[in-house]
Amino acid sequence: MSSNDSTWKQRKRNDFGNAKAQCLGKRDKSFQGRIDARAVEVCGIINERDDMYTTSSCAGRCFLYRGVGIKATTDFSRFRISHELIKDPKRYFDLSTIEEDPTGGGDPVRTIGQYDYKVDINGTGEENDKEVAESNDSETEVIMDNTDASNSSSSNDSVVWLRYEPFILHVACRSLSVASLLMATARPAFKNVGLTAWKEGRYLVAIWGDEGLEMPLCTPIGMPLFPPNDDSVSKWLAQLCNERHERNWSKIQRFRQNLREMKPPTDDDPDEYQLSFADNPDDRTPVPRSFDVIGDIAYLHSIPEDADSRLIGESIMSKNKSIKVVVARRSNLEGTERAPGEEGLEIIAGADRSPLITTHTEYGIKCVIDLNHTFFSPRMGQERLRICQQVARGENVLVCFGGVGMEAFQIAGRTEASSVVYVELSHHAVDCAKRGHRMLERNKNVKCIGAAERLEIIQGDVLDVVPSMEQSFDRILAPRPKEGKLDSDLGTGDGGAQFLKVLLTRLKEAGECHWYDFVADWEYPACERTRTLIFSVCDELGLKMEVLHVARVGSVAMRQLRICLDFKVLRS
Ligand SMILES: C[S@@+](CC[C@H](N)C(=O)[O-])C[C@H]1O[C@@H](n2cnc3c(N)ncnc32)[C@H](O)[C@@H]1O
Repeated sequence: MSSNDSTWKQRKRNDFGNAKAQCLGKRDKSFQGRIDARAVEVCGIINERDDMYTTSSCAGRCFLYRGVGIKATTDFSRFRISHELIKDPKRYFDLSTIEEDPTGGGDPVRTIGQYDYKVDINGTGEENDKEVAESNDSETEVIMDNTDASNSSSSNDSVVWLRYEPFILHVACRSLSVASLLMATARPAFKNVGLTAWKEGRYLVAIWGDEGLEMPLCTPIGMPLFPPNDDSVSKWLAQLCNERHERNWSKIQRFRQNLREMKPPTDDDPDEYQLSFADNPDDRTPVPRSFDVIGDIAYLHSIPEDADSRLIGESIMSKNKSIKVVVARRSNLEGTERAPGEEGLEIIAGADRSPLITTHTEYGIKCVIDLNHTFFSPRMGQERLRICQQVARGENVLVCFGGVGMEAFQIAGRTEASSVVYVELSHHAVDCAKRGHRMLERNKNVKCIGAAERLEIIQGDVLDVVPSMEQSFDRILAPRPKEGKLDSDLGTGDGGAQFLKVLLTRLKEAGECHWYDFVADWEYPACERTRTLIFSVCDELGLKMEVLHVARVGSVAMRQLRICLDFKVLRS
């Protein structure tokens, strides 16, 4: 392969990667503001791969509606959207209470656009401003799918319809062969699979279920088509929806299994310690195949002992004009802080900066990093986006082991969470987080207003701080450190069970937890050890747990992975 060919292929890969990051980083404009819980795993498996990304998804839902039934038209009002089984048919199908009971036992109704710059929540034609957002209460205000029922002008205004929409997924693929592979993987579960759009370097695959249902429940003058007080009718209608839910979910499960067996993702963590040589054959300066770029610092995780480190550093700087310092790690990440320590980094080229502090930008959001004393990995950027995609409107989120704060900043700046609480033990990390918090306040790139106001920074030990909190959370992030007596990977601790016990007492009913753990590559994706740990802690606390997804987040050493197990907790 000529060097021109390889440059062209690399450029195509970068274009696709940039389009993927841009797409996954967009604010979620759906009703829930998040990926449906039952689609999380399918989307997670796809988005872990370098050659695909999901552009939209719905796990399947039923709802009642009035109007033309076409989304994105003003003449369409939806009520009682339910992604789960209908448990109280009498309440759900009582058409006389549609206005005063818009959920009818379905999904909670969310306030749309409360923290969004782009949505005109007042109908004034002006974008939101801070005062508007602050005067709105996410618990009380109800905006149905961003449409106003009173604007409806159709002659069929009063007809209430019942609709079941099955699973639907759109996936962008890097090449035609990747698209074909995905379609072949989906077909055993879903018959409706096709290529809907394509251009060089981007092929859009659509996969949709066939469990549809659409029926009127009353006449144009509002007269019910079924006896309104007949329980057997509402039970029968619920059964129609629930059967579709069950069939649809089992197809998703089958698809998920097939996806797991699809060819594994290309390793995004190449062996960066192998050195290659510069493009110019006369220039024999070795340059690492990959290194991290954190702010304006190039960070080499190690360097061969016999290599000329100054030459390597200068070579990196000569090819990357934005890099001002090159550092090489000379020690392992150790201690509670998972940082190299005062002596652990050697500056091998560039300015003799001390302290080694830099500002890093990830999808427009900034954080401050003290490289000697804090843990930060730019490779976790996509994982942070993955978490943001799961945060629904109005959630209260707890970010434990917050480090320099990037997860907390991304959630506050990119989602419509009502509150984000960050907890971190190390004062070095908290100092960085406080500086990042001030930057968030001034940052014009953040997608959602009031990001800094919705974020609270707390310094302290999770084991002390969390039990003393009165608040409960819809979502808890626990990127726990891999070190010390709490870590069973060292054969001495409890794998973080103490942390988990404390955190789960603060999780609301049906709340979700993102639990980070360390596994050998052969343990993934089953991760039985991690599941057993979570299951036993839940059992001890009298909780039921449901695994939503196991994500491979990165590698910490040869054949050792960092994973995130997303699970849901049920109290009853
Ligand atoms: C692996 S780092 C993760 C940092 C950050 N979440 C990230 O991914 O960039 C773990 C962090 O947990 C903090 N930590 C360790 N033990 C803690 C505890 N008991 N309470 C609060 N924070 C703790 C460490 O200081 C460190 O910043």
